[in-house]
Amino acid sequence: MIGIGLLGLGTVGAGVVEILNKRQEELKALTGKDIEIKKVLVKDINKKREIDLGENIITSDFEEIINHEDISIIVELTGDLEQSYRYIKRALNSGRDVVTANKAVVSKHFEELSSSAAEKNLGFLYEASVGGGIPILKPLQEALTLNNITVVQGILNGTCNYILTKMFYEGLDYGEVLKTAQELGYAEADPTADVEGYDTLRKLRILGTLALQGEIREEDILLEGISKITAFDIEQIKKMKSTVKLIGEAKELDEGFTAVVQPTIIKEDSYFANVNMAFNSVVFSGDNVGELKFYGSGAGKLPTANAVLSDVVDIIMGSYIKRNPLGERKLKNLNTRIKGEYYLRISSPIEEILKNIESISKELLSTNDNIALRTKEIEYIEIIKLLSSLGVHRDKYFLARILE
Ligand SMILES: NC(=O)C1=CN([C@@H]2O[C@H](COP(=O)(O)OP(=O)(O)OC[C@H]3O[C@@H](n4cnc5c(N)ncnc54)[C@H](OP(=O)(O)O)[C@@H]3O)[C@@H](O)[C@H]2O)C=CC1
Ligand SMILES: N[C@@H](CC=O)C(=O)O
Repeated sequence: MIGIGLLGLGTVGAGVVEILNKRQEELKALTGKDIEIKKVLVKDINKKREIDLGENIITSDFEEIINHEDISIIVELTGDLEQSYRYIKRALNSGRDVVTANKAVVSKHFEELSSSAAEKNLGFLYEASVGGGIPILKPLQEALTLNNITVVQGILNGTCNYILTKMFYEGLDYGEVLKTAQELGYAEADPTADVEGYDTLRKLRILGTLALQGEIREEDILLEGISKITAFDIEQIKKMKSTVKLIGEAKELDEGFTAVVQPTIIKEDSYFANVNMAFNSVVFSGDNVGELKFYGSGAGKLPTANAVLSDVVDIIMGSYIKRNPLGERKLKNLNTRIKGEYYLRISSPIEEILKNIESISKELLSTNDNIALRTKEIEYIEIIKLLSSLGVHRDKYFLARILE
């Protein structure tokens, strides 16, 4: 018997219970063991729940879990950052394998938790933390044995992709679609993490660090979110026969790397343009295998729970990479080199701003209620500096890279 301590019984936790219940026989046939949830940690013990787990399973006291003799795997699905870090550390220190879907905690403590697990010869797996239900981290790590990977990019946030799709194809209002994404269980407890791009940034930090085999920290990644996009922007983007996606990309160049998360305007017939709703996709290139594309549900109860349980099965079967998967390359941050053509909309059309912004403009798209333009090829940092020198507050502009 394998005993599981489940931390969190929200969207994903409930999905884990549901799949475990319905696939018990198949799991036993594969692993030769019964997999049993012994205890479940929640924040509010009095909350009414749809799942009935039987007596004495639910607790709000972590000590009951860590002191439970039959629990050998801790599955962390709380979404909390500080507490979950303490829970995971205690789990590893007490000799338990750990599975988590919590990209915030993996991203913040990646090096420490990875080396701690490897030193103790324990599993620390987090497949669901990137790309929801898509198996991406395991194939990526397997590819690394035979390949140098120099670029990884993707649509990594289901909530943002759902919002952008609904705004683009159905003309729906940003706030209204965000609310639906929350109801569908895609968004984080605080959806700011989704729409301001932090969730994508954390996933890129994990993917990029693994792919390039050198540390890419959260603060190494340039970030623009989607929260400021308006119907006006969508209209301008449609006129370009293009669509817009939030894309994260980490790329190696000249002993260094660039890493950026930004709304990206792409032609309607391009690959990422057809990744819609809460679907995600990750693309990476290896020097032997060439380009590989991964596509699937980026968020939601069952797809995410499926990824979590794949990790659990890998731990039981011992079929995961046992060494610390993080490399030791020291790569230089070359983000100042990020350049391209950008779409820029400023919603305060003052004469002074218009005059100064013209120096970077290739094509003026509107000067009415909004200033909208397509820039010349320019370094991203230069645009940000110009906006700051003109006193244009972050709330007042929307900036997106244009890819032809
Ligand atoms: N939802 C999705 O599609 C995806 C989610 N993830 C990640 O999976 C994790 C779980 O997400 P999700 O299920 O959506 O989150 P929910 O907010 O739906 O559920 C969180 C659960 O954790 C419990 N909890 C929260 N904080 C604590 C704490 N400090 N101590 C004990 N229990 C706590 C809550 O208890 P209570 O029920 O009492 O409130 C709740 O049961 C997150 O890290 C998220 O980023 C990853 C990929 C996709
Ligand atoms: N909030 C996240 C959940 C999965 O990681 C998203 O929308 O992608």
